[in-house]
Amino acid sequence: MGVVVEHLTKVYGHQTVVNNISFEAKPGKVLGFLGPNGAGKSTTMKMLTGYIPQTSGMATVCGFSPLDNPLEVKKRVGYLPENNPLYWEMYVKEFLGFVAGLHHLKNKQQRLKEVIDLTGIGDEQHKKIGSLSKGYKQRVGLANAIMHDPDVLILDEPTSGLDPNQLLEVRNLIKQLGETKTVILSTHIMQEVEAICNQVVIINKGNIVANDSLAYLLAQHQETSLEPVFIKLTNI
Ligand SMILES: Nc1ncnc2c1ncn2[C@@H]1O[C@H](COP(=O)(O)OP(=O)(O)OP(=O)(O)O)[C@@H](O)[C@H]1O
Repeated sequence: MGVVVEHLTKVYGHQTVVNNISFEAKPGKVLGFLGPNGAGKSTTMKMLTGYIPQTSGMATVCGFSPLDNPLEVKKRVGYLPENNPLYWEMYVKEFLGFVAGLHHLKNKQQRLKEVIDLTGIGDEQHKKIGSLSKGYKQRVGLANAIMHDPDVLILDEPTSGLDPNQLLEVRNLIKQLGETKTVILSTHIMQEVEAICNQVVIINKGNIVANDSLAYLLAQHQETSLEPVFIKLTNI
């Protein structure tokens, strides 16, 4: 069922940071959610995951409203927030075991192993989270997000701080997850969008300025890469 956003708006004081946006993210696709700094990406993601309420408009995640049914939404969504807040004093495996416990997983040990393998953190699992490199902290954040095998993944800059090798691995993982799940991914890396996203939504100053397939967007603007399209649409 994916994610449906209709006329979603967030106002802080006198500033409309998300202005009447509508789009749909479908299962089996990765939607790149792009925009300059301060465009409203993280705010939108926080509304979709039920972390903050919208001012008006609505969103549904697998048919449930984050505002009215936050628990149903949290069961179905894996969220990697911006800045990836983690418990730095906990050990990786201990933390992920705690996460598996929160989700009341039946096959906890098996799933723990699967997720550790999938995110490539086997060698780091006995370290304290605070002692990990930035890239490995991102992987732990991703492991946290996918633990309960959610239908929808909302990933706020999941590859920030990764070296080129890790970048490739994490991108491949997201691409693989996107084959069956609904993925909404924010990033400032245009090559990443070209590598893994089918659909592109660009937001600028709270307004949607593009919502198309990557191929259509490039053809429409007669470009072969996304960067000039992004600049054209957001440097206003
Ligand atoms: N709690 C808040 N109170 C007031 N203003 C806020 C709050 N949270 C966000 N904003 C404002 O909303 C706007 C959008 O912020 P948001 O974090 O959603 O942008 P973003 O597109 O994720 O940016 P970036 O790419 O820099 O992460 C900014 O102007 C920000 O200052």
